[in-house]
Amino acid sequence: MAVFILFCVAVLYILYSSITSYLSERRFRAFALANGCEPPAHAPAKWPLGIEFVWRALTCERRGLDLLDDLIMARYRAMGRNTFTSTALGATTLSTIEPANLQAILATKFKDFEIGSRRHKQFGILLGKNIFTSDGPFWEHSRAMFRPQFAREQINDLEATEKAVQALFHVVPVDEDGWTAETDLMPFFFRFTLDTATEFLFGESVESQLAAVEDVAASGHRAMAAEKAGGDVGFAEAFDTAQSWMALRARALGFYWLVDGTKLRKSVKLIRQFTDYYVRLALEKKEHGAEKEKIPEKGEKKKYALVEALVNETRDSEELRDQMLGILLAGRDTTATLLSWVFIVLTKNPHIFNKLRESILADFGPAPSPDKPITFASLKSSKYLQHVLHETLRLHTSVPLNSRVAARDTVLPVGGGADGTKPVAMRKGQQVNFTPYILHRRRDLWGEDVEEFKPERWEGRRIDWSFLPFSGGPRICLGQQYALTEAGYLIGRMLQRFDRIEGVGEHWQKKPRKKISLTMYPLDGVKVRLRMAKEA
Ligand code: HEM
Repeated sequence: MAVFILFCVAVLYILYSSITSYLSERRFRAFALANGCEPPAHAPAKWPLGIEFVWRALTCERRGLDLLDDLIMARYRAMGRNTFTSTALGATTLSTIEPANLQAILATKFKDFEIGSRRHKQFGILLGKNIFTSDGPFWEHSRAMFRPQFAREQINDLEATEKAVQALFHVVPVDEDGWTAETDLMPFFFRFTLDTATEFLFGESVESQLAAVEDVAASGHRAMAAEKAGGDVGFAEAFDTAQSWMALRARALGFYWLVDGTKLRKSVKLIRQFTDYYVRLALEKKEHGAEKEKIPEKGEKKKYALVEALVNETRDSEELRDQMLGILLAGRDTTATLLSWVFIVLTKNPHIFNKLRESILADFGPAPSPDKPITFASLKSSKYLQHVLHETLRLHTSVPLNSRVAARDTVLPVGGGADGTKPVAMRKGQQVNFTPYILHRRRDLWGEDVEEFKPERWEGRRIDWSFLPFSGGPRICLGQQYALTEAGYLIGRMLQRFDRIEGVGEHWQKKPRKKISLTMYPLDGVKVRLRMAKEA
């Protein structure tokens, strides 16, 4: 009897599923027809459920292949389309590098798309709930809370940036012959951005640059925060470890929960303890008003700390911590990656290095001076520097891959039908992948010289939806101006100080290999020697 009941339940379930699926399909077809949509081309698959592409993506590094050039770009080329569907682990996913579609996804049909719950689940173990991992009202609240903190006055305060520049110069010394030793600049850039970001967030840098080489003991609040976090360089190391785990969880797609372990949990605990310390301090200051606040000495400026500004908006200590970590994750590696690629292209192209140096000396002089200060505004109007930054972000896009999920049945303007010009219907829950790295290499949008690093192409070019290094629409990168200012400042100061750069090692003769983690960075680092300028 029990078997019979079970059999009936199973039959009823199958019947119910088939009918609802049939009705849903019929409703979706009617929706597509009413909107003039036609299906896009579908990528052929050799293995069932589209396992083949996922497997190739997971193993490409091991096979010495480049995920972007050898897999994703190759697939776009093989399809001969800028929009197509494919099957990934049984789900039909849309891929597009069509500016009109990207504008719809990110801006004009913003409400029809979301980040989706998966990002929250993949990163939540470290980041909890914050601007970067949320959608809907919580994201709106976060964005409104942060917007004023990225205003020009905050970004223009470059005192801490100069301090971090000095620390970098200190740890990359020049020998008697006027040259630095052979140095991989990349780790120095990662520490530079960690130091400036923590100063912006906590009002105090973790000083990872000095701590890494000199075993510098922390003082003041940083010492207390570090003690809570189990050591002085603990935070930087734990943050690096946790971030590598986040990248693995992102790659594991829906199987992110398999990527877990004590090392990750230990790092997360330490990072949270460290951040909690500053959150508590800011909350105490707020509670006790001026009593707890250090009165600035005469002539001393009051230090800005994002966490102190945020306590005016929320007193929820968990939210404050998660939001701060979200900003740190979004802003640190992206900017360090940009700096690394800029120095790769400058090393590979001495004529661009010389031209950029000349323009920097003309705009800012050979050393910092009150006559020609390096500020947010002067960096913005340093034209060739801006062109170099844009061209680097075009060819070496820090965030090369992105995606969204349809929040309801919706329509994208192009990509359907035999010639790819008809609108495309998307189902609620369907994922759309877009790859700014490949968009930035579309010959029809950028010209025959698309693969060449040519800052001059930016002369008079308007920024539109064919250039998306910072994404676009209401969720455009909140730290865009902050990042360009920090990166521009360091590049300006480096080129004031050094008048020649030389690559070290064999790999400079070949195309730079890349590592795709949460960001895309040069796999072989930036191994160079730099010559100190006579006038510096
Ligand atoms: C070269 C440096 C940077 C690049 C290329 C970059 C790129 C991006 C991109 C592509 C997104 C969109 C992500 C998505 O659509 O899911 C984003 C979002 C974001 N970025 Fe940046 N970013 C950079 C630096 C920074 C910095 C320095 C900060 C903060 C200090 C920052 C804070 C954020 C935040 C908070 C978001 C989430 C915005 C939201 O969802 O409303 N970014 N960034």
